[in-house]
Amino acid sequence: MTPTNSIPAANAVPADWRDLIALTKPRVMSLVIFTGLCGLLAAPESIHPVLGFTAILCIAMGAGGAAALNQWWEADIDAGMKRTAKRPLPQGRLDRTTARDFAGILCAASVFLMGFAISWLAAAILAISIVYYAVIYTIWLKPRTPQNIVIGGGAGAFPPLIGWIAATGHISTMPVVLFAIIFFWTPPHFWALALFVKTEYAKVGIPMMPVVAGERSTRRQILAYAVLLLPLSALPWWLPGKEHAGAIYGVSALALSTVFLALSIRVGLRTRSGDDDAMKPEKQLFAYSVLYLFALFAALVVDRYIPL
Ligand code: HEM
Ligand SMILES: CC(C)=CCC/C(C)=C/CC/C(C)=C/COP(=O)(O)OP(=O)(O)O
Repeated sequence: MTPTNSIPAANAVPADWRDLIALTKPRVMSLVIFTGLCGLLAAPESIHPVLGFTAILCIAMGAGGAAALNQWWEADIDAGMKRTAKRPLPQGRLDRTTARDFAGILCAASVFLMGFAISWLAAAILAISIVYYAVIYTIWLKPRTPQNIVIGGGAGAFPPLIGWIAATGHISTMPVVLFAIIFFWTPPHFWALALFVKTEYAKVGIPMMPVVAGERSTRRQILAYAVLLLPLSALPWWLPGKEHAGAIYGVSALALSTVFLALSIRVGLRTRSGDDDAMKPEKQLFAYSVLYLFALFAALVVDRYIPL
């Protein structure tokens, strides 16, 4: 799939800053940035506030730039789905070259600023996440396999690792566990949504799990990931040494993950599909998945500053 001309020409409309912001998927990226910030704040070593702010700015620029590259590449696919058709490129409100250049500048600036101001290890992992999302997921996996978001989910799991490395300068067990939590959270997060927009993905030929394997199999897989997520989310509570998270985190993780599992059981064992009203449990699981990750990472930071 390559960018095509099946969308209106932008007629050299001057770039509106609101459209450039929309290109970075700000709502989705708010959680990406938040998990990066929590990785930075939960680390056992502190970073100067100016450097901390710079590191988070770099994650925001890199994630936003990667999202803009995703929209530049997929403008024709986005034009074919109700959920995405109003984005600036499918609507022709922004020209392709401006979008591509804006995305390229954001990505390159984020990596170089991270490298020069913070650490080249953090910069390298930021560069890997950008390539992972914009190239490996968007161009390679998404149009080819229903495992696209299982493998591609790795891209969204890097920000806490980057935040942690920015603060400590090295990789250790806790940030790898945080990576794993987001990695196993992604399939239920996305497939809950994919279940209620299945026909849209089918229409544009994207092989999302419910389209290829069917609803029943997708529901069972959501359940399997939610079961794994429960002990995994509590793992930081059992980590030894200075990376150990306390009871505030542990109890929050168990409570949040139990609700996640309960909602997943409801979705996992359902047989109904069809009209919009029938998909309420799937919509609830999707909405809760977002709240879940915000709350889990917030608990990690609260726990770090109020250890019990
Ligand atoms: C490959 C992995 C992922 C896929 C395919 C995916 C897919 C999606 C899709 C399609 C939406 C609907 C957004 C829209 O309509 O614009 C969404 C919403 C959202 N995603 Fe994900 N997501 C993934 C990973 C993540 C990660 C890692 C995070 C954050 C850590 C995240 C945070 C969010 C948030 C906060 C929303 C709600 C946005 C809103 O309220 O409009 N997602 N996701
Ligand atoms: C630091 C860094 C680069 C982080 C990247 C974070 C990341 C991978 C987020 C993925 C979230 C996301 C917008 C998925 C949307 O899938 P989609 O693009 O298939 O959704 P769409 O159909 O809405 O375009």
